[in-house]
Amino acid sequence: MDINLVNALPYEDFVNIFGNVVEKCPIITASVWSKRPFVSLPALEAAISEFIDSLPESGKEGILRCHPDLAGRDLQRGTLTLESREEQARAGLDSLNSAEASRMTRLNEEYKERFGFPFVICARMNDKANILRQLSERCQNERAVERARGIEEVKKICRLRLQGLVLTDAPNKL
Ligand SMILES: NC(=O)NC1=NC(=O)NC1=O
Repeated sequence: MDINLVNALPYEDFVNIFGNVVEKCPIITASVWSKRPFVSLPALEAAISEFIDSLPESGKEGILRCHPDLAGRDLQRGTLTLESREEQARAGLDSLNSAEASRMTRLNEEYKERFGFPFVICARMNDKANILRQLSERCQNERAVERARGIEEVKKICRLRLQGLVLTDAPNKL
């Protein structure tokens, strides 16, 4: 699907296709629709990024809270979104051994306890060993640092999800 097709989409189709490029935050997609036509995919990505950057700290933390834990309850219960399930599986998070799983659970809880939002990382750009290492290291950061870092990761996840929808002939969800 090329950018001209994207620009021609009625609102409902636009949100149906792009509504989860930021996990469980269709409001972002609903908002940037009014910025069309987009000259390119990067321009659509930039509009999403600008919306996120314009949010107050509480809004940014809200976006982070919309993300499922890595190898968490949603993965165990099979209630992850399609995108998250694919991303987490690709990083090997659906095949942790018991020691890795309990370490991930403990560190995720410790992180959430400290910051009030979950640890977010772009799973497709990392493997399980690196994710565990980053989770352990980032637990030591300050809240403001982690809020910014988590939003950076959200933007990476969004970029990869957008590319998967626009650059390839990904079957439309229409
Ligand atoms: N907490 C998270 O980082 N979740 C996720 N990162 C991804 O790349 N996909 C997810 O579901």
